[in-house]
Amino acid sequence: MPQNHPARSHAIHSRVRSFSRAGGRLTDGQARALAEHGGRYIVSVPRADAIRTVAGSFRLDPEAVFGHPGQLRPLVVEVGSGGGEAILAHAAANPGVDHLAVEVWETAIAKIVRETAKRGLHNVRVVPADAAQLFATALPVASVSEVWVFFPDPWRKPRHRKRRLVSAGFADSVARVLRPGGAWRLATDWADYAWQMRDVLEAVSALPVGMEPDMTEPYFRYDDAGARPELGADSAVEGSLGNGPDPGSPAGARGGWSERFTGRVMTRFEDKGVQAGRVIRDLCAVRTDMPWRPELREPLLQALQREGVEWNARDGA
Ligand SMILES: C[S@@+](CC[C@H](N)C(=O)[O-])C[C@H]1O[C@@H](n2cnc3c(N)ncnc32)[C@H](O)[C@@H]1O
Repeated sequence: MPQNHPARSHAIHSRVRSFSRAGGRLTDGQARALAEHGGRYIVSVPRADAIRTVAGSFRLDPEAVFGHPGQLRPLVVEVGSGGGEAILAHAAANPGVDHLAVEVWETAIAKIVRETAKRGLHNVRVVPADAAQLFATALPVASVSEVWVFFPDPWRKPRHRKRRLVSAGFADSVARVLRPGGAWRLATDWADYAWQMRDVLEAVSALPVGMEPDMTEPYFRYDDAGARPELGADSAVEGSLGNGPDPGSPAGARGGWSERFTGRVMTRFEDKGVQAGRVIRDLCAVRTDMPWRPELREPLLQALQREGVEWNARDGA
């Protein structure tokens, strides 16, 4: 295991926000949806100070939020769900899986609430909060089966890059909340952000909890890059963030992109990227350490079996 992993703090000190707006003008339909259904679908979050902040003392109990205390179910948490296309489609197709949509933008929150109510989904809740804070302190340790970050705001200008959500600090928080065997899935249409994500995923291998970029998918090595131009191989060198040409790991197992996650439907933002001719890149890392296997994983799988939930153990347990 690589040494010198810097100690990082989860404390909420200086706040760098990955979003520029949390408000937004609601349509009459959206306002009505919030008034009628917000109480059922929106998780109430005590604030630290400003809008979308999370009080350091707040603990979100997923089983209570979904109304099945004592019953462990798979839990997908999507960060920045936007209009909710991806999470709503997955929730409809997987009724035994709980889904939390974490969003800051009021209009998007209202859209997800409206659609959840319209489709009668019992397994979706919306958390109106800055995911960076929610993941750092409020979500329980080892509680989440999958974390999704699809098409996060790209913050393209170099002086804004520090506002990108996918960073070393956020990776710490994701590792904290993932169950053993749980997966962190990402996608972006911005080449430069894809390389930043790749670097972050490479670095999480050094975390004490043990995360590995997904080795079960056909990753490609950088020296094989010429063979996979459709995966963005043409930008392999120039996109590598300050690390120079990256030869990949000696085993060829780490780094690179994952296959498109089959549970990820096309969203408005992905479509915009495709229309603009940008390459879509998926990435995935899996929490690989299993110290809790006897205490956590087996009961989890048994509970899932009892529930009759079809959930691939590698993907979701
Ligand atoms: C570019 S949109 C992508 C939406 C969706 N994932 C998709 O693929 O269509 C990014 C979303 O992330 C939300 N967002 C940005 N930073 C966030 C944060 N720290 N916590 C929660 N949501 C955030 C924004 O409000 C926005 O809706």
